[in-house]
Amino acid sequence: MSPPLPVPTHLAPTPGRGRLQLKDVSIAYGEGAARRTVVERFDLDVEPGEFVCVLGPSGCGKSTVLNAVAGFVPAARGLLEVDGETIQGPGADRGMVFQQATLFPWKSVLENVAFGPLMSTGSTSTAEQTARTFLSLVGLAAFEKHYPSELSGGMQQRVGIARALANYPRVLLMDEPFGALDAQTRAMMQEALLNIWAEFRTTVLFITHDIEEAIFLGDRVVVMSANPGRIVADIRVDIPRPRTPEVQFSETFLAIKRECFAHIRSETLKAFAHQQNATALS
Ligand SMILES: Nc1ncnc2c1ncn2[C@@H]1O[C@H](COP(=O)(O)OP(=O)(O)OP(=O)(O)O)[C@@H](O)[C@H]1O
Repeated sequence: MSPPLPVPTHLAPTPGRGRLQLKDVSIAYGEGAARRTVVERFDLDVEPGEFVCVLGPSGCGKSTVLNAVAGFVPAARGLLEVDGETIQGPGADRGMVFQQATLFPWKSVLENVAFGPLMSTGSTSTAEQTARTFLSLVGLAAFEKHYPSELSGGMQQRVGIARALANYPRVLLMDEPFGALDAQTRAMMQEALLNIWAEFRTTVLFITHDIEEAIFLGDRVVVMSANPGRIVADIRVDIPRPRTPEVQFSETFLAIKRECFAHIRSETLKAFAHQQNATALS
């Protein structure tokens, strides 16, 4: 993978922007008797440019929180804000990267990345120039004429990241973006993402099941409980950057891993017990 190019200064994000705040947020699904609160009294404050990873047992509400920040799911109560502005629906200030790269299969790599800028500027040449900058950033400049089906899963995810960044989001939302990749590609992608993030210091909220991934990437690791989803631990990752894969053998990394593991195990056991009780009662 070629090293990413620096972001031209005129494209660099505005320092101090991208503060994400969730205050006393509760989210419920269903209506009437079937209504169920999935996330409750959720408070999170993410500094501009901070990289926060969210861990938690399956079904605890990680994607629900991310989808609420994206504006896809309304909160039943509480406040969600980016830079003090209330989130009222989807917006270009928040970019989203999913587990499966949701690229337009009929468009080339360049057209996929240029799509957002074209919508916002109406200028094909400006949009393509922007797209080329971000394709360089993810090391895929040479593949601009390819179609998604001609790329590997990891390359498709890099295009997805370029596409999200090409809208200059204040906050990048990533829902297990590397979950479908093999271990080697995943490790490469984690390093690539840190390189991209070092250049393009946008705020990142990153959902993962993988404790090591969360610690390797994050400034903070937030651990959620299930039933309902709440924050049970907010752990600062005091490992200097730039980080290389070797940091995973450091004392600090292992200590944080132990702490995360204990929280996740305890929350997963509680979630299993809850599911068994629900099954027994039904
Ligand atoms: N659209 C929906 N309608 C009803 N219930 C939903 C909906 N989306 C999610 N849920 C429920 O909300 C709970 C939280 O789901 P969510 O996908 O947010 O959890 P998660 O922590 O991201 O799970 P996983 O780690 O398995 O992806 C689950 O019990 C799920 O079944």
